[in-house]
Amino acid sequence: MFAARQTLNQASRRCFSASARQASKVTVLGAAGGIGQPLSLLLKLNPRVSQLALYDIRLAPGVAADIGHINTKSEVIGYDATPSALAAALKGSEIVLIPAGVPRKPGMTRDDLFNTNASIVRDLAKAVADHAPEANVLIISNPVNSTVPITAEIFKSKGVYNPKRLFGVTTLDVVRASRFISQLRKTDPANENITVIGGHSGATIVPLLSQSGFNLTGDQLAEYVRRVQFGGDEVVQAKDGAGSATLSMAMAGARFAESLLKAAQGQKNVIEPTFVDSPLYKDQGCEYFSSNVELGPNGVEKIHPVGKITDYEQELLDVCLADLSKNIQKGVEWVKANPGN
Ligand SMILES: NC(=O)c1ccc[n+]([C@@H]2O[C@H](COP(=O)([O-])OP(=O)(O)OC[C@H]3O[C@@H](n4cnc5c(N)ncnc54)[C@H](O)[C@@H]3O)[C@@H](O)[C@H]2O)c1
Ligand SMILES: O=C(O)C[C@H](O)C(=O)O
Repeated sequence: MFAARQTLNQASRRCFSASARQASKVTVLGAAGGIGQPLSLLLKLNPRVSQLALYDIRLAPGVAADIGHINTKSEVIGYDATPSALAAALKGSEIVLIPAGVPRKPGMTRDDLFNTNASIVRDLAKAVADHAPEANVLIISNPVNSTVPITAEIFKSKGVYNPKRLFGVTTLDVVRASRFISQLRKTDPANENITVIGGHSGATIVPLLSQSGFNLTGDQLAEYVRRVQFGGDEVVQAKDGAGSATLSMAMAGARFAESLLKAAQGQKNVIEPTFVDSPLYKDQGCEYFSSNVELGPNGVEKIHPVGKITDYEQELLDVCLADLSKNIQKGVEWVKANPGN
């Protein structure tokens, strides 16, 4: 009782529904940011979410007050930027989404964000390990190719690493891949499901158009692949210094969270692409790799193999693996050298 009251006092509580249903608590770390706000909004609209915990180093109580007025049943709580409030935001959470960190400006690569975002993700990963060690953890903060290994190393160091529950969110790449092919072929993107494998930056993003029955060739194929690989740059340039993709990313993050909740609640055949601890290319230095993954109540249920690909796609994959292994190694080595407090 005392603990519960203390928790309420520590958090700036915005609670607008008394009826917490059967638990599906979802926590967003970085909830007041460009992604965090629309992501939180979409989660508030999701009837599978019973409690939404919003944490940021600024403004989370305000965002929670605003979103909490939406007339869906879930309870929304905004937390101040204190360690005890962070702990309360995480406690009992089934899904933790992490979009905390800085976005790119024109001329930057995702790897240029490493120096700032690595320590943000490391410190949040420690809090997750301490207070929500059994949650599904969804890493959105870039560079995903390195922030996922950083998170895994922190979990390993704290003895709570569960490779089935750590996910790099690469959903936006398949969202773009289906949208871009539909624009070329004048089809409904809802019916286009393009497999994308690898990682989440530039040449590590490998769309496998051949597996979807499309037969683009020459410049049209090269341009399509380039657009999927550098779709993020399109948004960064258009925003002209004001950040990177936020709204499409919020949709992609909410879709992934929804898939996890569906799988946790017993739905079968829930498949999403995601960057996970994967056996597929470990022998080539890539401990983590994104491919289609079947989700279940325990997180990763089955990692699908890459399947048949063309020679052209194999060349893309070779370039991907060379870059990706370096990005992964960079994260692992950094966290060993910078374990934090
Ligand atoms: N995985 C993807 O597909 C994908 C897509 C788009 C963007 N991103 C990445 O997501 C990240 C966030 O992008 P954004 O546009 O929302 O940025 P933003 O600057 O608008 O928001 C980031 C938020 O994180 C908060 N924050 C910073 N440090 C924190 C900490 N220690 N704890 C809690 N919150 C903290 C900030 O206060 C801010 O509200 C970037 O790294 C970006 O590159 C990834
Ligand atoms: O491009 C970025 O930096 C953000 C994100 O990774 C994206 O793909 O839009």
